Amino acid sequence: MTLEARGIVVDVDGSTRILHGIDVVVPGTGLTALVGPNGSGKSTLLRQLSGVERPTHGTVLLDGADLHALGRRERARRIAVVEQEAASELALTCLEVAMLGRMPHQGLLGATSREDRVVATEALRRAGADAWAERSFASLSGGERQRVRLAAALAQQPRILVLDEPTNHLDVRASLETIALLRTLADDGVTVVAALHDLTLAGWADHVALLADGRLAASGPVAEVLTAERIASVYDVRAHVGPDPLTGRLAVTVALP
Ligand SMILES: Nc1ncnc2c1ncn2[C@@H]1O[C@H](COP(=O)(O)OP(=O)(O)OP(=O)(O)O)[C@@H](O)[C@H]1O
Repeated sequence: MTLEARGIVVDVDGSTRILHGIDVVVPGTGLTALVGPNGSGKSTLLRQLSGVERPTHGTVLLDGADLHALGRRERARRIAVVEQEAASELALTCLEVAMLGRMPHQGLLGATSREDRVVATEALRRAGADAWAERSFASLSGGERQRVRLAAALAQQPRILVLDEPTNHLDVRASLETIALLRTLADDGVTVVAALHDLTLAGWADHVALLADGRLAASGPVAEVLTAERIASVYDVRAHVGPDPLTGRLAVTVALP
C-alpha cells in the first residue's frame, strides 16, 4: 500500500511550526528510510504518516484515500507502528507484549485465540526475541525491549510497518539483523518506512527521504539521495560515500569539517 503525505504542516503550541509543508510518497513496494539530523522532524512526520496524529494542515493518503477516513481499528489492521518507549508495556511478559499486536484482529471482547498465540510466538521468533517470551518486559535491556516491540508490530501482520529508530539500543550485529529483517519484510510485500540515524544502514533501503529543519531536502532512490555533497551540506560534516570493502554495499563515513 502506498502512503502519501501532501502539504503536511505541523504546528505545536499554536505558533511553533515543526513541519513546513511536506510532500512525500512512501512507495508501496520496498523499504523507505527517513533520515535527517536531530530535530529535523522525522518522528513528527512518522506520526502523521501512521495516523497516530493529525497534521495541522495537509492530508495523508493511503492508496489514494484519506487515512483519517478509516477508523482507528481499521487503521491498526493495516498499519503497525514501532515507536520509542511506552510505559503500558512494563507490567507484561514479552509474549503478552507481542499479543498486544493481535488486538486489531480480535473480536470486540478481546478474546485471544489459539491462532493469536501462534502468530505472536512466531513474531517473537522472527524478531529474535523468543528466548524471553515468559520474561517480564520490564526486566529486559534496552536492545532486548526493542526486539520485543518489533515482534508486537509483526504480530499485527500489517500491510505497512512504520518504525522510529528501530536500531536504537541495538549492537552492530543486532542492528544488521533488524535491517535485514525489514528488507525481507519489504521483499515479501510489506511497505516499510523507518527513521534511521545510521546512513550506512539507510543504504539498505530502496528509497530515502531526507529531512532538514522540518522540510524535505530530497527524496528518491537511495543512491540519488545519499550523495556525499548532500550529506555534507545537511549534516555540516565532511562525507564520503562509496562501496563498503567488506560487503560491497553503499557505506557512508563522515568527519567533522
Ligand atoms: N511540543 C513541542 N513543542 C516545541 N517543539 C517541539 C515539540 N515537539 C517537537 N518539537 C520540536 O520539533 C522538532 C522535530 O522533532 P522530532 O522529534 O520530530 O525530530 P527528529 O528528527 O525525530 O529528532 P531526533 O533525531 O532527535 O529523534 C524538534 O526541534 C523538537 O524540539
